[in-house]
Amino acid sequence: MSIDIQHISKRFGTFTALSDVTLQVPDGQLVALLGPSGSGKTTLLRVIAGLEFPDAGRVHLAGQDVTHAGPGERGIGFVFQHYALFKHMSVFENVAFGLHVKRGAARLPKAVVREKVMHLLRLVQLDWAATRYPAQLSGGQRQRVALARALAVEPRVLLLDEPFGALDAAVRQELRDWLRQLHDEIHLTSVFVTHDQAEAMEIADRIVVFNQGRIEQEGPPESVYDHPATPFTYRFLGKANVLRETEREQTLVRPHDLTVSTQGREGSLPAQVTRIHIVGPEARVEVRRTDLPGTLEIHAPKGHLQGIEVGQRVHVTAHWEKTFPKP
Ligand SMILES: Nc1ncnc2c1ncn2[C@@H]1O[C@H](COP(=O)(O)OP(=O)(O)OP(=O)(O)O)[C@@H](O)[C@H]1O
Repeated sequence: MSIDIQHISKRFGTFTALSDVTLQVPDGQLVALLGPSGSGKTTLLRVIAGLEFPDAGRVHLAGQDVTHAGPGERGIGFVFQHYALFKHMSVFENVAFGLHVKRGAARLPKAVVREKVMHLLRLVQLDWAATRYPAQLSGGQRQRVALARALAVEPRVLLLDEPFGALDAAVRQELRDWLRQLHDEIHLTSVFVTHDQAEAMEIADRIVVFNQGRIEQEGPPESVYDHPATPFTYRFLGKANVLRETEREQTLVRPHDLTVSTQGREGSLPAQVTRIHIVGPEARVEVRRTDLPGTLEIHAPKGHLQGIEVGQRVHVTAHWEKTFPKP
């Protein structure tokens, strides 16, 4: 089901949470809303869900105007970061609850409910845990139950607000791969909110970068990453060093687009190594420039650093940089 958001504005008192936001999500896409805290991502999700009504603008789902429709009329499933499962209900009952709410318990025969719930639990790979209670599950497993419950109503749109935010890195990775697969398997249109640019770039078809209630930039992950339109997007999608700055322009470079060497080359900058930090296979080198004030951070495979030590005078070369006009 496509989502069409046209010129949405939303204020809370005097504060503008969304300002003239227009966004189209074609049927079947998985879109990530990315941006700093308070930039309006959750508010937009709530407007799509019908939990919040916009002050201006319209929301269409599958071509139908639902701007004033309540959440129950929209065929949407939600998963939130701290999605509370019912503690006193088993995993099976939690998922079945979604079915009862949507259809009215009386209308679905028990055997049908059972079949549907077990199908959903198999989908989230938790059929073995049907009789367990939430307290007996890990955080990642609980989020999967929450997802099964959201899917029970057979939503055509799935909205996820930092669904894996509270989980540790390994579990997050596993769940994000799995979410991408699930999204494709059951042909959903999904919008998810995240702070994590790696997560957004890894699984989304399209990234929408928010800044102060407005869309700063949107596009496929590679295009937004390779062609950031503004320094804000550039900085939000990864670490940035300031290479040069004039009154009119600022030139930024990413740590992995810099190399460090004991030999000077044409265009290289003189610097002194202040810190070397090894993170798994990668070396993170911090240098203080000796031509101008400022520091640079360089990321390189650890093996490329032979002979480079803290205190050493080195030369830094930028291989790819991006210059932005100053506002
Ligand atoms: N019901 C409300 N009443 C007043 N202000 C609100 C309300 N809901 C949201 N806001 C404000 O609107 C702004 C945008 O909030 P929103 O939750 O959409 O941001 P976000 O980008 O999702 O942030 P986060 O990543 O921290 O969740 C925030 O400054 C928030 O304080």
